[in-house]
Amino acid sequence: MSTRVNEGGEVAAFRNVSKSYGRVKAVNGLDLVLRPGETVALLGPNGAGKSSSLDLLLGLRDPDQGSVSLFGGTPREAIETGRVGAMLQSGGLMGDVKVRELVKFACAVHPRGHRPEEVLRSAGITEIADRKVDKLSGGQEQRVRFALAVAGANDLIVLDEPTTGMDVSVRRQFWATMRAQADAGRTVLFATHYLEEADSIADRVLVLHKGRLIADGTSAEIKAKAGARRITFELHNSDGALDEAALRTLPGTVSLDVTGHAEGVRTVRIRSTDADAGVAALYKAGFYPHGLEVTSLGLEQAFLTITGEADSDSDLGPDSGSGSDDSAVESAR
Ligand SMILES: Nc1ncnc2c1ncn2[C@@H]1O[C@H](COP(=O)(O)OP(=O)(O)OP(=O)(O)O)[C@@H](O)[C@H]1O
Repeated sequence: MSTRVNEGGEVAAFRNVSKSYGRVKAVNGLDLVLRPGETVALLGPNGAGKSSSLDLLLGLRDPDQGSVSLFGGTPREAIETGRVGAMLQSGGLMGDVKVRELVKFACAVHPRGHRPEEVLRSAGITEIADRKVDKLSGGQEQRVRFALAVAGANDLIVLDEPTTGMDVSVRRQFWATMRAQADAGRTVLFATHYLEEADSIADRVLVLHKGRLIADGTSAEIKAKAGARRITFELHNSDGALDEAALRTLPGTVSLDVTGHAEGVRTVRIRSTDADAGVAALYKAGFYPHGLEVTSLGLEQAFLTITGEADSDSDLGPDSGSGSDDSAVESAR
């Protein structure tokens, strides 16, 4: 069977997709295209719409507005032809069967099924193959779910919080297997709350917030967007008024935090999207920083920053937030 991706090179496309449950808008105007071979992490706070988006992608729910396509056709067609494997949070596994029987069945019904022994091995569950499914630990059950998702030669693998309940070594093994799937040209889309997984595994990170896509880029791009460098230094002998406005207008400044005043020493922390230009301008503006350090912030901090900003934007109403960056400026008084 052909594994051709449709002509536009699109694995999946959301076009202006919205989905509500009663008054809750779970997905709000989502536009998104996934391309072949990408490993994509879907991040977002609880209730951001991650699972709902995956359900729409897999055709488990229909959008109220817009359209979802997989490989240029409907989700149902893609699933029937075995192009998609999924590991979801919901849905129990059959309990009274052995792991091996379940995996054999999944391989047999998949239009491009792999050999069961191979699937057991790649999911790291050969040792528990003769156990009954209802006797497994949470982490072992997750690995069985994963095995079912990769029982055949899929072109897209969709995983909803796949490593929940896995211990550190199993998690590492899981991602190594996933990496091999991506290296074989498969597109992998996974929702996670573990930001370090997104940072180290994904080559593209999507951030959902209240059903909207608020960031889409590499982990490095998202960190840069959020101001992922911290410039820290002390200003000595600054008993008088400090020109905070001058610090705030340094190029790249996203937020400013000034603490301490004892014996004329203040500690200044600046979050910046361009630390090089910020530091150069600091000297040019006549400041004499002591103990200057530039450090990188992680994806977690970037995530908290952009979702926090999106929160304050929506609190202020739809027309607010673009001109003033006061909401992002933390200044200790
Ligand atoms: N079947 C449903 N009926 C009613 N509301 C729902 C239903 N499913 C989801 N929601 C609501 O839609 C919103 C989005 O939920 P969703 O599960 O997609 O978020 P999520 O990002 O996956 O969250 P989490 O990280 O907590 O798993 C939430 O407000 C949730 O309460």
